[in-house]
Amino acid sequence: MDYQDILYESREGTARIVINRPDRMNAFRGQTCEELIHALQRAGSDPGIGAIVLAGAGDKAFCTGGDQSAHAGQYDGRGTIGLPVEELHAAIRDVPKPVIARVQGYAIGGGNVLCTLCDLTIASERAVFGQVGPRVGSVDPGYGTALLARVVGEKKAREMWYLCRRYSAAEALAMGLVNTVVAPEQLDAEVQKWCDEILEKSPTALAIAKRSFNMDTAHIAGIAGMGMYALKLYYDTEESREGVRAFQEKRKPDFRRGRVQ
Ligand SMILES: CC(C)(COP(=O)(O)OP(=O)(O)OC[C@H]1O[C@@H](n2cnc3c(N)ncnc32)[C@H](O)[C@@H]1OP(=O)(O)O)[C@@H](O)C(=O)NCCC(=O)NCCSC(=O)c1cc(O)c2ccccc2c1O
Repeated sequence: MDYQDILYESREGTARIVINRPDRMNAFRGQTCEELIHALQRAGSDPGIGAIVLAGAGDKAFCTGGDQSAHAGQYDGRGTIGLPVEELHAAIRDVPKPVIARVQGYAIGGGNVLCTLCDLTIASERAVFGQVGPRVGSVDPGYGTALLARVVGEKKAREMWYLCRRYSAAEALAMGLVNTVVAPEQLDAEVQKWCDEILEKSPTALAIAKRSFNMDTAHIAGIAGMGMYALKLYYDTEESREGVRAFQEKRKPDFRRGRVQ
């Protein structure tokens, strides 16, 4: 597959997968999801690869979720809601090798969900995390909510989704959303250090450990599968469309206009 939206590099046992849409703050469209799925599976089946790094190009963002400019009631792509996000999430979970999120700048919306799904997250002091769905007419009814609660606890996960605030790297570390925080100029060296330590370990033991962690939350795939159909119906409503329009028009959404309950 020729990649348009991502970069793929493998060196000394580590695969680096970079979302390469810095002009869109590394937001993903259908094509981006397809390429990420392909790259994750490629790294997963390469016996020379023992660790996978997921990153975003440039210094502004790791990833800001679904590309709102490719979303008018339905994202582009072949998934239930357009984007094949369920398959992308499954690819991160199923690849039998640790996936490390390397986060500089914004990890917002679906970008924060990708971090949540990655086995480990290493952040720059300048990283900013948060969920934005209920502000832009969306929600991740699966790993983005249910797994997040496992990672940061129920109260914090609900706060993140209900209030849509932004959180600093220090706050993310305190709530267990990231593993470590380093100065921006040390980010790559720190990620490399973690990869090197992983590469010294037994690949089979790591694969079994990853499966074992995953099994405990495997039911969330079922929640997501059902939830995507509800989300598809929601995307067709004026309430959801108002969120997308407001983001595109850079104004506050008015979700309550015309509501009867
Ligand atoms: C990221 C921000 C917090 C940055 O805010 P800031 O004020 O610094 O900058 P701007 O807002 O002016 O943005 C600069 C520039 O970037 C464009 N941009 C940013 N994010 C996106 C995006 N996602 N898509 C398209 N474009 C984006 C922005 O329009 C500006 O462009 P200009 O040309 O005007 O300069 C802030 O931008 C922000 O909060 N972004 C929110 C992005 C967003 O709404 N993301 C989608 C959320 S929904 C989602 O991601 C999602 C993910 C999933 O995994 C799902 C899974 C299952 C179901 C549903 C899912 C889902 O909905």
